[in-house]
Amino acid sequence: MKVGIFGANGRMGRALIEAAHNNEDADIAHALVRESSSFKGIDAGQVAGIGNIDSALTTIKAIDELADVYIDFTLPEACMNNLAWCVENKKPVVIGTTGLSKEQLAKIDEAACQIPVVFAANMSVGVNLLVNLLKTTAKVMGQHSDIEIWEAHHRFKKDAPSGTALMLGKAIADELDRDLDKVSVYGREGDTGERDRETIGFATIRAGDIVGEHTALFADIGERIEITHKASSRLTFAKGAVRAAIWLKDKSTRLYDMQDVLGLKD
Ligand SMILES: NC(=O)C1=CN([C@@H]2O[C@H](COP(=O)(O)OP(=O)(O)OC[C@H]3O[C@@H](n4cnc5c(N)ncnc54)[C@H](OP(=O)(O)O)[C@@H]3O)[C@@H](O)[C@H]2O)C=CC1
Ligand SMILES: O=C(O)C1=N[C@H](C(=O)O)C[C@H](O)C1
Repeated sequence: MKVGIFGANGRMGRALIEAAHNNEDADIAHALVRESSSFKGIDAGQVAGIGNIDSALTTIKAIDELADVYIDFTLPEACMNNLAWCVENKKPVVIGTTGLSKEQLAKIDEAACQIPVVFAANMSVGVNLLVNLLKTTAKVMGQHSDIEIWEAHHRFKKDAPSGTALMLGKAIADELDRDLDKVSVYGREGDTGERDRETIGFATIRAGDIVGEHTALFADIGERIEITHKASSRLTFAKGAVRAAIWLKDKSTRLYDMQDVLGLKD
């Protein structure tokens, strides 16, 4: 499977180069940077810190033969442009970009009527297993507990709460027949009053080089459960994304998520 990587000079872009290069079922067709990028022409392996791999960072305008599947871990504006390009060229795409608005999420839904798309705020096996554990916990304890989700990421992260935290919150809210838009509380300050049992609270930490940590708390009177996932390397997300790209190559047009890729759906 020939893969094209958007945003190849980014933190995730570099991890994707390494993950794709080390996966025997994937070949890097092109690692893409923006037209004005000073990284243009540099070997992708050098940028990823894995030594020369004979594939210079290039731009969308400079490529002739297209890849089988594309992967996008960029920022919302670039992600939308890349998605439109994939639709125009009828190419499947794996999207890991977070911080998308409701309108941008709707564009992904629209695109998935024309090309196969995997979209997931977290491509790690552990977090996708966590979703299932949280659904079970919500079923058993959710109606009686106070539910809070907190997440910690590196100082460079631009969106909050993380896409993963929102995804976990949505999974819990769906299980409890609650509308996340109505029950979410993003941070508290001042005279907040007593906690409303129906709410799902979110708290965000941004510090140093934390790769990504998420905890969901279900607290009743007398006991509580805390379930935590900690990522210690971006390679875990990148390997998941490459796995998703290989899986997506021959799939039919539709929107998939990482639970589909990993076969974790009931
Ligand atoms: N789903 C998952 O499992 C994971 C998702 N993420 C998400 O992936 C995204 C990227 O994260 P990260 O790699 O840390 O971010 P970086 O800031 O390191 O990388 C962003 C990349 O996007 C490119 N880019 C940004 N804006 C534009 C634009 N307007 N046009 C063209 N290229 C652009 C940047 O290029 P340039 O340098 O030229 O600006 C860079 O290559 C985030 O949304 C993050 O939350 C991260 C980890 C895991
Ligand atoms: O920006 C990051 O780094 C990460 N972003 C994703 C998110 O917003 O959930 C996934 C991961 O935790 C790392």
